[in-house]
Amino acid sequence: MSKISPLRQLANIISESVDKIEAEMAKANLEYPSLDEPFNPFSPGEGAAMAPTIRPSAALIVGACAQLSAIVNIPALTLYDTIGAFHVSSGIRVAVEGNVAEILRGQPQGLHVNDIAAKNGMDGPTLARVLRLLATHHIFIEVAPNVFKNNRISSMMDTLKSVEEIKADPVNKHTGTPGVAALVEHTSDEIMKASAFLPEALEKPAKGSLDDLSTTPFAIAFKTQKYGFDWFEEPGNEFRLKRFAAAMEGASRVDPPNAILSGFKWESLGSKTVVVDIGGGMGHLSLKIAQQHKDLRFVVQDRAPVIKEAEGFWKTNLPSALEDGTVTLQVHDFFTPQPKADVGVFLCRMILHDYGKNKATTILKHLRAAAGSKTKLLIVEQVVPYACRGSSSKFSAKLHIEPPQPLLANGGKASAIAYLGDMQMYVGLLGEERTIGTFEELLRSAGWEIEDVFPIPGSVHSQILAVPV
Ligand SMILES: C[S@@+](CC[C@H](N)C(=O)[O-])C[C@H]1O[C@@H](n2cnc3c(N)ncnc32)[C@H](O)[C@@H]1O
Repeated sequence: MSKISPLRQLANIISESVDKIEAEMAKANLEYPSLDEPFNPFSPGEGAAMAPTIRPSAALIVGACAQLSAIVNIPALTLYDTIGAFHVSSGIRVAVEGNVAEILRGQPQGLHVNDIAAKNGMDGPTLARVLRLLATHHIFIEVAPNVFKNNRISSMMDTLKSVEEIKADPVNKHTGTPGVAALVEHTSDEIMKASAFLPEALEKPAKGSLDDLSTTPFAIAFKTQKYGFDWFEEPGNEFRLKRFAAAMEGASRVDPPNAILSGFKWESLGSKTVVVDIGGGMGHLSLKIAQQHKDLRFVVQDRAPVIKEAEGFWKTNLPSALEDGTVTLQVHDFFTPQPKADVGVFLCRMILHDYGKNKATTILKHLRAAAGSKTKLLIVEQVVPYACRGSSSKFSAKLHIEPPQPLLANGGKASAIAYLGDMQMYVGLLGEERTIGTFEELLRSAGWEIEDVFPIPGSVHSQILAVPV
């Protein structure tokens, strides 16, 4: 029997996955959403496209198509196409800052670029070239020469405000919006500029500390020693501060609403067990758990300004919790020793990825010092898969289902967002989205060991349950 070529294997993966998707959509009497129409979050087709019965097949198609292209394309073209992708990123920033998605909203026939330019003040002929570059990447459609319309992807950049509203209050362009446009703008502005200095940062690593923020690509690009809110709070950065806040809020909504209730069995904890929510923000996770598991007790720790806001949050959402001691709001810096003893669970969601190894170890050591022999540590973070098969971690198989050969072990392009996110954390903060191997090492160095892991369906985050050693 002749061997099946990788080309044919990948083509078969695509073909079989399309069959599965079409069968699922047919069962629901729906069609897969069209790329040519604006995104409508309320359409039954979009709902069905997000179903767990569809997403794995869709991921196989994304990975297989990219791998097939990499095989058949001329290698130099693939290389140039990839290196030139920064023009696409800049083009996206042009479109989002020029409010093009908003201008094209409700224009199913499209608009001539001169009409778009008349509304956003940009140079029409150059804007046409930028939009054509994006249309070639399936972002906007050129329906006739120099006439463009929104499609399923470009419409995601719509803030849902009118252009007049945005122009009347440009500093608040992203305030109260879904946050996608804010995240796209922030990434194509601060993060893209910072990323241009990734090689310089790697070539000149900090002498004393791995966590010296003055050596980040961001610090080099913006000639600053500050990052995060310190930099965003500088005079002149008012718009960027608000945009960053809107982007972070949008990004924090990526998890399914009850994700924290899946995985770890909160019901396994005894009555009145104390859960300490490290850097818990307002305490939205603790609130979710408290509403479901009424006999647990919570301490939400964060910085002073956040804890002040948190009081209002709890008064609105579960006022009795403050009165009956279900929740305590506590100002605490997680780089200092833990004040709380007798803790059942330290909950640590989206904290460690903000920091490199040294700072993350410091946080974990403070938790370890306060832990009793029965204390558990529940980390909720993205766990990025290796791009190869054969991980030595016993938890890999539970976390990541390997796709069929000849796809990469991580699904290739279908999981690229995890590695882009990792770089995003690095260029600004020297932070890291970690592999299971890096988590094992980090935890061990701070006196913890992983007991179990829980991938959460529909979430980019997984839960890592660790115990003291
Ligand atoms: C990415 S948010 C995560 C919030 C929450 N855990 C969640 O999953 O939604 C990081 C949180 O850490 C808090 N934070 C930052 N530095 C801190 C510090 N040194 N001590 C305590 N909290 C801190 C921030 O105020 C913010 O609420």
